[in-house]
Amino acid sequence: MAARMDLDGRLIKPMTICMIGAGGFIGSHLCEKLMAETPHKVLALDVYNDKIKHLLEPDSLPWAGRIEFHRINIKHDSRLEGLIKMADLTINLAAICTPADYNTRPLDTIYSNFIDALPVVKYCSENNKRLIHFSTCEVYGKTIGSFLPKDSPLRKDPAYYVLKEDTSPCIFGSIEKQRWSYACAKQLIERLIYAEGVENGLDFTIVRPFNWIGPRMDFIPGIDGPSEGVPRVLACFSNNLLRREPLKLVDGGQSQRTFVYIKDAIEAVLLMIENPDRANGHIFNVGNPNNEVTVRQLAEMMTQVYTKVSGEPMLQSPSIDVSSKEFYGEGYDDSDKRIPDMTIINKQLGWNPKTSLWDLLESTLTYQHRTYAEAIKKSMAKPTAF
Ligand SMILES: NC(=O)c1ccc[n+]([C@@H]2O[C@H](COP(=O)([O-])OP(=O)(O)OC[C@H]3O[C@@H](n4cnc5c(N)ncnc54)[C@H](O)[C@@H]3O)[C@@H](O)[C@H]2O)c1
Ligand SMILES: O=C(O)[C@H]1O[C@H](OP(=O)(O)OP(=O)(O)OC[C@H]2O[C@@H](n3ccc(=O)[nH]c3=O)[C@H](O)[C@@H]2O)[C@H](O)[C@@H](O)[C@@H]1O
Repeated sequence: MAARMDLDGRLIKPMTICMIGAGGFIGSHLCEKLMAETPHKVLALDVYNDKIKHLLEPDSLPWAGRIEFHRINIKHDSRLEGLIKMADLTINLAAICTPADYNTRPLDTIYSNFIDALPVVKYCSENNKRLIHFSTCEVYGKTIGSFLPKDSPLRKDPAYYVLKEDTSPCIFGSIEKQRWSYACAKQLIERLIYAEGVENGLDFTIVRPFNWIGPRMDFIPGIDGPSEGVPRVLACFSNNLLRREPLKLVDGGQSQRTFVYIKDAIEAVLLMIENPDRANGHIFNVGNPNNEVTVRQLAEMMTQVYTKVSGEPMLQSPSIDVSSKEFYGEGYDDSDKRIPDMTIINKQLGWNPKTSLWDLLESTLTYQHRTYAEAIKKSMAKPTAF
């Protein structure tokens, strides 16, 4: 492997990374990248490893010995501190992060995103270890513009909706709107990490992902996850398309999102890992401001792309409206619009996303079709028990 240089032309020394939540969607892509392109070693911690199995076996893989899986639940495992001490850098990805859980399992959500992250921060701070912590764009909540009258021309002014790490406020709904339990827990852990940096010198970087999507995201209900489970929108819509049922648009599908391809976003994380002097002490938005759509437009685009990659005809009624109460239950609320400001990540790391929404959906839905179409056909052919 050729020697790797950082952005300032210095040689990058191989490091050991303790990655918590390595078996999830983002973790699996990050492990893949680190194994294929860098000399770094990964201590991969998670309760599951299905999404990184292909990296762990067989022993003849070129990176064998550089990735080690530890089946650990960080809620209660005394091995955590030892593993953090063995590493140069800790990356914490572990979290409950599916909106269907925020209002239905708010205690688990708050414990997972705040309480369970506390020892990780503490061990990093006490042992002088660097921490990259995964937060979320949900900490911004709703835009300032969403509170303006519907016909206000200011709604078109970026000052009222672009989300900026160092100036935008965090705007959540009332306490009964338990949707915000996740965002609020993430905000508090961000504040704690920031304070550890200021008061105790913790070297930290906080990442705020804006809807990263791609292969291996979440699960397909009834195939590799619970039949009644509700994953994030990419997997919900993929499931509908695979089963040839209409895509469900929550409250009319008017909310707006910007989607970034997981492989683009992972490049940004690698830059943070390998350029500590440029990343420490910073909070980074990581998203693609050019890929904005309403959820309704996303549904239309996914339907078109899926028709192309699967060769199956389009449904007559590709989508239906459903109320958020029916879909998510009591206490749901939503972010109206999410455009990341890219100034800080551009200046510090020179990073920009590359992949258009159409292209990223094409590769992702090709993967979904290849991975799940047969299994879905088989499961749908089975007679249902009465
Ligand atoms: N995917 C996105 O676009 C996105 C957006 C915003 C924020 N994030 C944040 O990024 C992180 C990773 O997200 P993801 O999309 O990969 O989610 P994911 O659910 O696929 O991955 C999280 C992983 O953490 C593990 N985990 C959870 N609790 C654990 C515990 N107590 N002990 C050990 N392992 C545990 C899970 O088993 C899972 O494999 C999360 O913190 C999430 O809040 C992701
Ligand atoms: O990915 C992110 O950046 C963050 O935002 C996500 O939140 P959200 O974007 O609201 O979650 P999705 O499940 O991806 O839903 C997006 C939108 O689609 C809608 N939706 C979802 C599913 C569905 O079947 N139909 C539908 O209309 C939702 O109501 C929402 O408006 C999750 O909170 C986190 O994974 C993460 O922190």
